[in-house]
Amino acid sequence: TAPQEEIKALQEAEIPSAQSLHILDFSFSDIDLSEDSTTQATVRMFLDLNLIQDFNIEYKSLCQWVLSVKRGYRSNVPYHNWNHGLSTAQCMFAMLMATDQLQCNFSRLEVLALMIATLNHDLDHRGVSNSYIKRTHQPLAQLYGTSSLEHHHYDMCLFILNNPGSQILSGLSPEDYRRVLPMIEKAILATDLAIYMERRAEFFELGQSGVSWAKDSHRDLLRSMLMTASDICAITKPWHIQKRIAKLVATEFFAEGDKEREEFNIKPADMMNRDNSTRLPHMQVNYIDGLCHPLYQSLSGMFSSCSPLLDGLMKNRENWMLLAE
Ligand SMILES: COc1ncc(-n2nc(C)c3cc(C(=O)NS(C)(=O)=O)ccc32)cc1Cl
Ligand SMILES: [Zn+2]
Repeated sequence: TAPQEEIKALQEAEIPSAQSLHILDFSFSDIDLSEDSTTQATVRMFLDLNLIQDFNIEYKSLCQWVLSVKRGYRSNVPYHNWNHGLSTAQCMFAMLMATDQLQCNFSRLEVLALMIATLNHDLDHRGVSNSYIKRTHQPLAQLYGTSSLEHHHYDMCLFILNNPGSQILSGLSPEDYRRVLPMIEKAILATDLAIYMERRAEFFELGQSGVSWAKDSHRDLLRSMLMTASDICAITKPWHIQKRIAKLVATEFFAEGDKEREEFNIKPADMMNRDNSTRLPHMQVNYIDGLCHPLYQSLSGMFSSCSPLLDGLMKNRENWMLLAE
């Protein structure tokens, strides 16, 4: 947990407005924010979504919880660190605030679950993927099997929520408390891209055939897809932000590939093979076309306020194509 003076400092800080922190913008990047501003931005999101009032969250507990989540990420990991957790939560915040179309489909409890899940979804990430964990028979693989990493992220999320002093759910009714944890778990597990690939066809079909967000199963699917859209939103950012992050992602992936080759004499996957680094533009275009575009196109079709994400994605595709020549 965070030291008392750090908690006190955040608790007594005057939290800047959403406008001044630019957290309503899809182009948001926390790279120029100080560490204190990142925790203040997180508090601002909970304030502006009215979650503190709606769920009787004790302000001191919220501050301690935010600081504990930040400490739960590993700072020696190039991409899957606190900045990624915050950016993922900020993208969800921006989508929820961009239009009533989205928030009015969700209960307050679902909004709370999405904000907790996005912020916590990669807690204690070691910078390596599920496949590496499985192939190298790490304890996490024995423990959880599929989506092993995501189960671990959820466990860490639960651990912090149960920690005295950061129990932000202590003000929920027993009924709400029982319902919100499975929603948080499913949302975090949904960030396993393998799960996303399995479920996305059903979601795209919904978008075509007309959907009723009144159905729990439809909303569950929408929450999962919004988790992925937030998780990979870096691919939609303004070119220079996106390019810098692509290098961080590649740094992490190539390091994993190096480990697979050195320790296990395994030929790494293309994106993890440092020998392919000159093919980064091609690999980005493949990723955009294969994984990202269908999702942002479907989301923008359902919620026009999400179209800046699709626009940003297509501009980056164009720029990568120019470099791929
Ligand atoms: C700038 O933001 C990002 N940049 C890159 C990725 N990213 N994540 C994954 C997984 C991934 C896989 C490939 C790949 O495997 N490409 S391939 C060999 O051609 O299929 C390529 C880029 C990837 C994600 C983000 Cl959010
Ligand atoms: Zn993530």
